[in-house]
Amino acid sequence: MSEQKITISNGVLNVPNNPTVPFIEGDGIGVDIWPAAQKVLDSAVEKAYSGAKSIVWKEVLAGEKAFNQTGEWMPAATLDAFREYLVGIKGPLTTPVGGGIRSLNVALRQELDLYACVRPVRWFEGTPSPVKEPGLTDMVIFRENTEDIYAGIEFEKGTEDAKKLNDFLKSTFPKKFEKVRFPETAGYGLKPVSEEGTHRLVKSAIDYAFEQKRDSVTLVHKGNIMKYTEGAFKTWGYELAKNSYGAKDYEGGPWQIIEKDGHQVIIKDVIADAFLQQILLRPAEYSVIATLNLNGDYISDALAAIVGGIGIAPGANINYLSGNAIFEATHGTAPKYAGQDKVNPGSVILSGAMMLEYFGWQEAANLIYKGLEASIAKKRVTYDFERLMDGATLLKCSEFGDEIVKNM
Ligand SMILES: NC(=O)C1=CN([C@@H]2O[C@H](COP(=O)(O)OP(=O)(O)OC[C@H]3O[C@@H](n4cnc5c(N)ncnc54)[C@H](OP(=O)(O)O)[C@@H]3O)[C@@H](O)[C@H]2O)C=CC1
Ligand SMILES: O=C(O)CCC(=O)C(=O)O
Ligand SMILES: [Mg+2]
Repeated sequence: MSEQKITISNGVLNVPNNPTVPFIEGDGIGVDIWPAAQKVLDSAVEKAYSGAKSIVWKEVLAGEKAFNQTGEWMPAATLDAFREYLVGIKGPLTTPVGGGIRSLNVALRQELDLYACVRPVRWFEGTPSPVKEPGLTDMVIFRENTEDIYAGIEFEKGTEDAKKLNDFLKSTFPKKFEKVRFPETAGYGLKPVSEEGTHRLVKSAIDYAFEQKRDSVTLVHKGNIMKYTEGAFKTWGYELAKNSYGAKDYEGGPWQIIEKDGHQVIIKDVIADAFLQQILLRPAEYSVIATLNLNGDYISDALAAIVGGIGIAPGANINYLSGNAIFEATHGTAPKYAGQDKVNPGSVILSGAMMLEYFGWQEAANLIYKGLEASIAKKRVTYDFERLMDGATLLKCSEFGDEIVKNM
């Protein structure tokens, strides 16, 4: 049988019945969670469509496995495959702290211009939580995925480049240079945030809110301090709402309201530190979140903790224009657990369910949600949930995957 590829035409994804889908196994716990996830995804598709549809998996290399086999961390063939097959999925990849290679995860997002990092945060009944009413937390984060401090424009203390930057600041912006407390020993990072980058991200959040009949989009920023990056993000977000969606002032502004096809979406904003306390105190007031790259990173893990932790926090990196998408868990490689068949495969499984929804294979995705909910209800779970639940049965990573399949 010849290979079937996902394509896009006029903004609509065409998914054949047997699409080839590239996957990266991932470093660390990738060896544990990926096989469990693949089994769950294949079982859900088989059960939903009785063999009429299936995924043809194509392994592509990145990270330690790639380096060991090819001497490269991110072989060009891997990027080519994600371009060619349009949609893929990946396990986590290691990024050293303080030196060494830059993040391969970030590189993939930037190379393929996957500008929206979409991370839904919902509570599955019975999941252990540190808050009294976890069901009130139901948010979808749209994190800008290509700009901000993640652009990686950094200058290491004491290097020629850092000295050049110091000289440039001193001669061109002397007043600003005076604010550098210890210039000789300062490292620097640049934070590019653009109008186009903000518009496309906020647009995807607003469009999602209308598609999913959600009632608000909140712009989360630290614009009081970083006026021309985070503050501009807020301003450009509101401008987009007005200029592209005909938003009107809500209760005198600055909040906006958009009315379309009988549905209303409020566009509002909140400063990031206040938001981090409000997600604990008043979570029901937030639905779709549009934010910058670094805020989105922090917010993802903080929100995940409320509904069960990063063992069950899925995500997608999407370019809504090209159709390119790579689905991946919010968590990392959790190296201390690597190869122990121990951790929760829930995040990558739910990322896979998001991928099936992206294909339009909702029936298969629903089977995964059903299987997961039933496994949690039966208290047959991995260590992260078991340690917080009374009377639960401890399952291995692979056993939890099998349990989901059994309960579909
Ligand atoms: N997209 C990606 O590929 C990402 C990669 N990374 C990279 O991963 C590496 C490790 O990062 P680190 O900061 O330790 O963060 P991790 O997300 O890898 O792990 C932090 C902690 O989260 C919990 N955890 C993570 N995954 C699971 C799971 N599947 N099931 C249950 N619990 C889980 C564990 O908590 P506990 O100890 O309480 O059991 C773990 O110790 C770094 O190199 C980092 O750069 C990080 C984030 C995303
Ligand atoms: O790339 C990394 O190592 C970290 C990425 C990350 O934390 C995230 O995407 O949430
Ligand atoms: Mg993160």
